[in-house]
Amino acid sequence: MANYFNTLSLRDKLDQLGKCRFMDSSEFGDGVNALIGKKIVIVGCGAQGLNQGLNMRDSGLDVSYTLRPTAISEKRQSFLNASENKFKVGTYEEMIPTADLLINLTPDKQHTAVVSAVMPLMKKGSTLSYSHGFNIVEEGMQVRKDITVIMVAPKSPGSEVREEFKRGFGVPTLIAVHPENDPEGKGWDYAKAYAVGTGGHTAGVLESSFVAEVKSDLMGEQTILCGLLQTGSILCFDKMVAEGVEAGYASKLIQYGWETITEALKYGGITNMMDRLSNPAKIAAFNASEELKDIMRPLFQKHMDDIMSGHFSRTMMEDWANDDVNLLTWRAATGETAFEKTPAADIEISEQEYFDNGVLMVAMVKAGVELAFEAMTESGIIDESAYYESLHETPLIANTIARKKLYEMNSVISDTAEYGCYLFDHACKPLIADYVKKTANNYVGRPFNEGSNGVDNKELIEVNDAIRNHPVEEIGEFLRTSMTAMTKIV
Ligand SMILES: NC(=O)C1=CN([C@@H]2O[C@H](COP(=O)(O)OP(=O)(O)OC[C@H]3O[C@@H](n4cnc5c(N)ncnc54)[C@H](OP(=O)(O)O)[C@@H]3O)[C@@H](O)[C@H]2O)C=CC1
Ligand SMILES: CC(=O)[C@](C)(O)C(=O)O
Ligand SMILES: [Mg+2]
Ligand SMILES: [Mg+2]
Repeated sequence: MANYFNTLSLRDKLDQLGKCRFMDSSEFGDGVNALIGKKIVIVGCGAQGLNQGLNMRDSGLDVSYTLRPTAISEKRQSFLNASENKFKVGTYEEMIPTADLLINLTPDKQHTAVVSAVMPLMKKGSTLSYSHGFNIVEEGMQVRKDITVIMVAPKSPGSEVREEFKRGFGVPTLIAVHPENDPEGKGWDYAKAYAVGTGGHTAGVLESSFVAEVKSDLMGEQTILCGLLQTGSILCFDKMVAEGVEAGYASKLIQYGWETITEALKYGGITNMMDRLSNPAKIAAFNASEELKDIMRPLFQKHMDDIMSGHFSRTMMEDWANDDVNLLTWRAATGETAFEKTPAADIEISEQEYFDNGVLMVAMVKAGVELAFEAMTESGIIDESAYYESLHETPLIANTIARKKLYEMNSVISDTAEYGCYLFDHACKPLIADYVKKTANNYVGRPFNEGSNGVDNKELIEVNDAIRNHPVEEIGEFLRTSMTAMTKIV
């Protein structure tokens, strides 16, 4: 097998990268009907598998699970996830021959082995689905030609796929049909019904491609969504403690600060997040984000380039072949950081205090969202896709940090995302460490301005203009108008 993307002509690469159509809510009028009466079997019951299955069952679909024999015999967590939620669970031989839609929600590193094992058991004319394009695009998996291959990819950690659904909302979702595998022309109907089943249609669905999804997903998760939140957590915590802030306070400010700050982002974009600051703090955060963008821009572009060329995938697959030694080493090292090891103090921090005492964190979020959006759109990814992957998903990742810090984030995201997050963190920490250290001690952990709120009018007008006119704000305003079911969580 070879990297599918690299076999394409430049014309086809750009065509596939550019496949991105925001779907109107009227296109989902048929609801889940295309899958009613169909047997849906999910392989794997982990972060995505369990939560997508719960949503789909709640939406009236017939969902069951198939797990590898050891998961069942050893009653591993995946077996407990499925059985404790009263799903039918069985072996491949028991469940797959009658499945109409087989959803592969196993780790990316296992996809070639899993798809090779399940394909012979799949009945003629059945459908195989993924929630990430890696196996098809980066590994070039070939699927039997009578099998329809689709993708329904939530732009969200598995836990929030469920939490947003329970709130009556959903998460933005990319759907695709593999052009090499749609023999009966039913791929899009199945993908749309599946997206409704998970609740994705309430947040926004893009008619996308396997290529557009995988290249944007890898970029978002490595940089703004997971990498920069990890780097920012560690550096801001160390800065505060070094400057005399009580460690428990510092821990709490970060653990819950990202969630609070980015909730403003989710509702009203970078503009609303910045408007939550006093004018002096807004100008300081703007200037800091511009400086951070200048320092980090080459790193964001390198990640985008390495993802586009396949260099990232080759590097990660070398670690797969080496028993994940890097992933496991970096995971252990993250657990040993002072931030991870310092419990959050049992104190009250008001919602506004997270902004007033978190100017540097706000600056990092602004810099990361804008840089990721810019790097993606400069490389052929369409604005809507880049928005979901950079801005809208950041608060969903921040929700995981609020639960159990970086441990929770790195547990809930995919191993692919976790690996990319560490790669970015290792490069970004030394890049911005000095900058963070040199910022004044009121940029994080202390109120930014105790004094007057006076600012220069001309400067404030220029700053507001720059914030509001970034392209991520323009597309965001349009996409958020369709998110009428979005609910407040902070
Ligand atoms: N995590 C996320 O938030 C997101 C993930 N995705 C994509 O969803 C897919 C699933 O990821 P995720 O939910 O994180 O995965 P998890 O690691 O959370 O779960 C993997 C599941 O697969 C099972 N499994 C592992 N190895 C094998 C194997 N060789 N054969 C059969 N089953 C196996 C595991 O059970 P056991 O080990 O007990 O057998 C577990 O149930 C990936 O393609 C990922 O890129 C997409 C969007 C977001
Ligand atoms: C949660 C999500 O969308 C990620 C980060 O892409 C993943 O876990 O792979
Ligand atoms: Mg993702
Ligand atoms: Mg991912």
